Amino acid sequence: MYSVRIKICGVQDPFTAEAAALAGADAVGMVLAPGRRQVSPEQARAICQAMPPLVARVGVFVDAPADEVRQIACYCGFDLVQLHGRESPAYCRSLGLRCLKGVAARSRQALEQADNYPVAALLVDTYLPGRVGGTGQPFDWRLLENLPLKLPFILAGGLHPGNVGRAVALLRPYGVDVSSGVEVNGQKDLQLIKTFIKRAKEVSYHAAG
Ligand SMILES: O=C(O)c1ccccc1N[C@@H]1O[C@H](COP(=O)(O)O)[C@@H](O)[C@H]1O
Repeated sequence: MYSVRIKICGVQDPFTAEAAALAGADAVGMVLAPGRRQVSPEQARAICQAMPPLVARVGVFVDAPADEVRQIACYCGFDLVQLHGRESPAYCRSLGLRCLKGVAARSRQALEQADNYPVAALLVDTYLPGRVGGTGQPFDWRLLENLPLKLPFILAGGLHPGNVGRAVALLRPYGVDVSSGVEVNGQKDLQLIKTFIKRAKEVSYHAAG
């Protein structure tokens, strides 16, 4: 029975995290890497503590030292870490944590190579030179069409309530992940979050047959 999993990322406060979880999100992501959505470990810990059970708490890192990732993940209580930089398979293996690996959708070959990572899932995001993530720009989803990946993949990059249904219907991804597409003026919007979740789940239900 196919049911798409939904991650809301770039959350910066406990209220939004709890509201997203109660709206049906399967995971909530917090960005520990430098950027406009960055939260401190203390803020991420407070967000994790505010979340209801059975919703995955994900810390997003970009090329951070392994010891730092381990220490922050333990302090915050992350269920998963998302590695969105140039982290190697050996780095992921050395962490001893459950990982999602961010992968830039540059080519089918790049995605096939990423399929060998020792991680729980790939998070396939838009490739924009000089940017690491959170771009709000979609990529050509045909890159993923009929691509025989062993790892589950989570579709990211420029998703929003108006296109997530088409993406789920086309690719039937293990999950979808959104940051910019549920924001208004750079702030998370609860109505957009609810609509995003509703649209994704609706199409997923019908795609399940
Ligand atoms: O969201 C960010 O600011 C961010 C910063 C550094 C690494 C990853 C980041 N976000 C990830 O990118 C995807 C796609 O973002 P968007 O929906 O296109 O805005 C997001 O879901 C995060 O996993």
